[in-house]
Amino acid sequence: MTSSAGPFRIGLLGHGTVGAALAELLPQRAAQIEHVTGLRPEIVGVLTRSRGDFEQILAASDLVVELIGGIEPARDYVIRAMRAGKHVVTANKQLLAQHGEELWAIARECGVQLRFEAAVAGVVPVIRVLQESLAAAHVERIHGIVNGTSNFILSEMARTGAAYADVLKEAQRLGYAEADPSEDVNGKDAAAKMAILARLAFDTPVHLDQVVCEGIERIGPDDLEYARDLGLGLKLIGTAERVDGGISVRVHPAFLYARHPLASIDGPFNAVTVESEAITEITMSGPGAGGPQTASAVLGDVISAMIPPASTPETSVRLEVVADVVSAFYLHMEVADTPGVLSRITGVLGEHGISVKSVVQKGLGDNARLVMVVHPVLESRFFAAVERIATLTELRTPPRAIRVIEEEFS
Ligand SMILES: NC(=O)C1=CN([C@@H]2O[C@H](COP(=O)(O)OP(=O)(O)OC[C@H]3O[C@@H](n4cnc5c(N)ncnc54)[C@H](OP(=O)(O)O)[C@@H]3O)[C@@H](O)[C@H]2O)C=CC1
Ligand SMILES: N[C@@H](CC=O)C(=O)O
Repeated sequence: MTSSAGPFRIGLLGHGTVGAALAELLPQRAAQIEHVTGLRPEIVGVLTRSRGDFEQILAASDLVVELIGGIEPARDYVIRAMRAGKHVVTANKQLLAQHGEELWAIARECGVQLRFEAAVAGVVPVIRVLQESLAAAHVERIHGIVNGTSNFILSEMARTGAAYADVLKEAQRLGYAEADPSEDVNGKDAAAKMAILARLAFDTPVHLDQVVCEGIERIGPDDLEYARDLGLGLKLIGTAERVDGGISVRVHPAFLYARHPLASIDGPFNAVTVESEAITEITMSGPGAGGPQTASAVLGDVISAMIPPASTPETSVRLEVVADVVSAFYLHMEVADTPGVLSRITGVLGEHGISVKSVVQKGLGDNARLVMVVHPVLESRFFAAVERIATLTELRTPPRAIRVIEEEFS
């Protein structure tokens, strides 16, 4: 859609870490959103403890975004907004884990949308994936790192040896922690998120009180040292799974083997692994906390609420689709075990401006192979070199090339 049908009015409840970030982000994206939806979103009123009037904001809004947190008055405002026929977007996991059934029933009754992508795992789109993409997957188990603050604390303590209290303060400064940070470290925030995930995955009501929960407060430097010595990661893990015809939902610290998909998730990042027989396993990860990141997920929900029921892709810019990119490669060659083979091959690579990062000879005689990794190079240039290498008489079979992704993560 490209023609404008007027403003889409948003009432913003809460102007803290996430609310203020949303108020900053929305004007930056308004033109693009208008292009897609035909409506220009604008914030028509902001409510905090010291400013704004809820009734006035409600009357002026098409949609209400709740970013106050906690149960009351957030619950009351969300209910009043839905009863007034307004869509609601919220990032409030405690509200949903404790009053979700009541709120979803009211949303259904009033024919409005209640969206909550940012309530679980920040910007990781796990809610949408469970509700839409995996709706038919019959999920068996979900494992997740769903609290950014505790993950930040554990990984910073392990990385720098910093004291627990200092890292927690830093997490608060960076806007990761809840207004009451004890919820981050005692597991209650993660428990609320796992209750929501379990509710969606298993299609059954799950209340926060039903989640078995242990936090990270008792983890000490010794535990982290032990994990490091054994090459294990120590994480606060949430699990929701089918067990004996029922379900179990729990949050507790756990050691993970280095190859576990959640072991490498560090800092304020979250990750969720969903397992089912149909899909085997998928893992989604990304920033789980922080104002701008969470605001981005909230805005995604706002846009979804503006486009009922689904959008089709529309062109807003025309970018060139590039075929030739720079990549690093692994190159496997079965070669004759004779003097000068290596220099002939590196000679061809050199002529094409390709630099070798590592080279290993494997096997001898009829089994001799050269395995190389080359530094990133324009793919067309690399393939031209490979074509040339394939013609060398020393090659017993055509060379095999595989791209190497060697991005470094901090
Ligand atoms: N921070 C994060 O990284 C993430 C947060 N969330 C969730 O988003 C929500 C907001 O979090 P966050 O922005 O960090 O919270 P903050 O504590 O930073 O901000 C809360 C805002 O709500 C306002 N507020 C509090 N009580 C009332 C009240 N009684 N009436 C009106 N306004 C009130 C505050 O007003 P005042 O300015 O006057 O204090 C403040 O503007 C929470 O549900 C949180 O769990 C979800 C994902 C990530
Ligand atoms: N305090 C929460 C914020 C996002 O939900 C966290 O650290 O994960």
